[in-house]
Formats: sequence, structure tokens, C-alpha cells
Amino acid sequence: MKIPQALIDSLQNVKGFHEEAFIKIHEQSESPTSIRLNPFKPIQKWGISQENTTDEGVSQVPWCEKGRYLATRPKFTFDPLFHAGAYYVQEASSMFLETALKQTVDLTKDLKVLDLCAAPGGKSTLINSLLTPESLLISNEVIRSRANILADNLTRWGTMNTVVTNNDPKDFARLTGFFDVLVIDAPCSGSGLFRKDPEAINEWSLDNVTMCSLRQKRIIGDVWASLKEGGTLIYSTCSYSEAENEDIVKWICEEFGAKNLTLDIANFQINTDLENTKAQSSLRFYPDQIKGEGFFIAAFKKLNSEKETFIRSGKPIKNNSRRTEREIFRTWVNGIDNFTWFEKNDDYFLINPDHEHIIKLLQSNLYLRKAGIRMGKIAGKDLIPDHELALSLYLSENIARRELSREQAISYLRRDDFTLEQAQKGWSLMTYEDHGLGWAKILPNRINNYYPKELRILSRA
Ligand SMILES: C[S@@+](CC[C@H](N)C(=O)[O-])C[C@H]1O[C@@H](n2cnc3c(N)ncnc32)[C@H](O)[C@@H]1O
Repeated sequence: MKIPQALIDSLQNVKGFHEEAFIKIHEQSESPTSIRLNPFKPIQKWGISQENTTDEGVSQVPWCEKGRYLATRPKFTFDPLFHAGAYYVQEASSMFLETALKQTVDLTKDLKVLDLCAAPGGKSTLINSLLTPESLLISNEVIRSRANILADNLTRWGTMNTVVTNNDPKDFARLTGFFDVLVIDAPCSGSGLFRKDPEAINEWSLDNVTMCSLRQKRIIGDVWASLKEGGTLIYSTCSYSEAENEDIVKWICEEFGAKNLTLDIANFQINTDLENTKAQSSLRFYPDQIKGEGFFIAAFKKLNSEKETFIRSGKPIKNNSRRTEREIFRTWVNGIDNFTWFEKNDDYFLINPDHEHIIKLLQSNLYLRKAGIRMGKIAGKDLIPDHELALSLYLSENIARRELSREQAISYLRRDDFTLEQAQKGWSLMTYEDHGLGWAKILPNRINNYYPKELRILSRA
């Protein structure tokens, strides 16, 4: 792997950069494999003992409680637990977002969090794992096809307190002083991921770095008004270039009078030549110094005030048809009396009542790709359940379910025809190690596989 000389030259005086070690690690080693477990869908494998490692060579990512390094890279596509959302495959350095959030935000509070550049959903699933159920995560992605992937990954995570939007950053300026936390994992020149994606080397240039830097400023400027006074901004990239990192930090402080918050790395060995006990105003992760890829992160507090967007407290709609709907949903949803729902294009979405007025406000300002849990459509006196309900944490235990072997689960996820002995007729949740994979409808003479076509496994083992 040949690192562009112009990149090497540009990094000579940059904090923590060691040319020889940097070149060597890119030439001689592969990217470590890491995953992050879903705290809401616990599994047996990849648990960690007191000693922080297991017999299979699984070890803890130091800065992320549910982060694990794996000694070998499994074929994730052929693991039903991957499709069930029991874990997310994520590069380890970027999991530092967890520590950054824990150090700069009171996560016990109910928060409104915007993850602005969110697809495919690595940071969003991590943020969502750290929030209270009453908090709301708005995950945005400007590119439509990528917003769909983001929605799929949040569906797998199973929680209700998420909204996926598909908007340009400037659309958020309408929500002045609205968010408690803003996460901007900015599109960048990508030098930090050369080991994972060597093709990116061909696209790297100093001109592209300049272009990315200008775009990063534009994105931050577009959404700054949506952060409330006292709110926290976390900015990150997977680039090594100062123009996209420290220069942006300086620009945010100068342009908006923001306070650059320090990050305490006393417990982590991150940069070999920095005093690790010293709090840092920003952090650089280099693959020759930690087990992970190139990453940059900084945190800020907003000091200037913003007039908060007025939110009407929406009254729940009560009428007879809602009572009938509630009885239908009662069969399918655990604790339906604690929740509410709204209908759009005949689909019913399960939401936390505390979020009703916020979602209404978002609906009138943004394009919502997904909100809460899509339960499905009502047909007569029953529900045609949606895939999102199968993957959610709220499905009633009274719904028929069928545990599959690994081979059966793979057939199901491929949408192949398969048979089940002595299966109860009607809708049935297909599970693997007790985690929902999707729906099947058991008929007298066949099984209809309702796994979504666009999600099915295409490749052969
Ligand atoms: C570094 S990636 C985000 C990765 C994601 N946060 C994660 O952890 O999975 C940056 C994202 O920004 C999006 N993006 C590209 N141009 C953008 C723009 N002008 N404004 C906002 N987002 C943009 C890209 O489509 C991409 O999904």
C-alpha cells in the first residue's frame, strides 16, 4: 500500500505523527476486526471475563463498554445474530464517541440528539445505546439510498426512540435551539481508512482535502443554530489532515464563540508521545499507536443563546377508532397502554407519548424516513405485522414464535422455501437464539416467507 507522498509531507509537524511507524503499519498489517454488542439484545458469545480477554481471543475495546476486538473475522453475512441486530460491525477508534459523550453530556437526562451525517448508522446505534428511553435520537442522512440503509440498521437495533430523516443540513436551521447534543461525523477525505479501503488512496488529493474542509465548515454553519445554548457538539472525521481537524476546531471557536471541551484520556493509551494523563482539546487516533484506524474527535459547548423553537404540547387524539386500534395492537405489543401511535399511508407507527409533539414538529419541517416502530397495516380486525415490529424490543411474548437452527435461519434469511414440522398456523416470528429475525405465515400446506426481499442474503457461503 503506497501512502500518497503529499499526505506524508503534510503531516510532518502534526501532533502524534511518526512517519516510519505510520508507513510500516499500512504496509504490514491489516485492519483489526471489531464489533459492538447491542445492549438491548444480549447474546452469549463475545462476553468478556474479568481479565478482559477470552479463550477465543476476544478482547475489550478500552473506550467502549460493548466494543469487542475479534481475533479472526467471521463471515458476518452468515451469522443470523448479525441480521437480528445483536451487534454492529464497527471500526474501534470511532467507538471513542462513547467516552466523549460520557465526559461531556449528562446522559441520565432526557435529551434530543441529532446525528447529522449518520449513514450507515455506526455512531447512531452507539448513541442510541447510551440514551434514556425518554430521549430521542434524530439520525439524518442527506443521501437517500444511504438513509434507507441507516433506517435498516436502526430497525435492527430494535428501539423506539429514534427518527430517521433524509434532509440537507441547512433544513435543520429551522429548528433553532432545539437539540441538546449535535454529532457531526463529517464527510471527509478518508485518509484514516486507507487500510480498510485501499481504493480510497486513488481518490485522495490535497485539493480534495481543501474541498472537504470547506464542506465541513458549510455543514457546521448550516446546523449551528439548531443546537441549544449550553448544548454539546461532537465533531469527528476519519481524516489525518489538519485542514479537516484542528483547523475546523479553531474555526468553530472563532466563528461561533464555542468552548472547546477537553477530553480526559488518563485511562487509555492513545498517543505514544502525549502525556496520557493530560486532558486533550482534541484527539487523534493513529493505527501505529492504537488498535484501530485513523480517527479525529473534538467536543464543544455552545455558549451563545438561540431562541428555542416553540413546541406545542400535542394532545393525544382520543376517539372510538383509536380504542379499536388499541385492542388490535394489544395482541401484538407489550405494554401498549404506555405508548401511542400515529398513522401514515395506512401504516401505524408506535411511539413514546412523550415524543408525539416532537415528531409532529419534525414532520412539519423535515422529511421523515422512519419514526418509532412501524407496526404494520390494519386489515379488518387484525394487524398485518411489519418487519420492524419483528425486530423491535416491544413485540408481545404471546405472539407465536419458532426457534430456527442456524441452517434454517440462513434459508429463511435467503427467502428460500423451507418447511417446519408441527408449526402453529398463522403469523409466526422466526427466531434465532431467541432473537427475532422476521415474519413467516404458516398456512395449511406451505410457509410464506415474509423476510424483506431487499434485505435477503444474496451470496452463497
Ligand atoms: C463519515 S460518513 C458517516 C458515518 C456514520 N456517522 C457512521 O458512523 O456510520 C459521512 C456521511 O455524510 C454524508 N454526507 C455527504 N455529503 C454531505 C453533506 N453535504 N452534508 C451532510 N452529510 C453529507 C455521507 O453520505 C455519509 O453518509
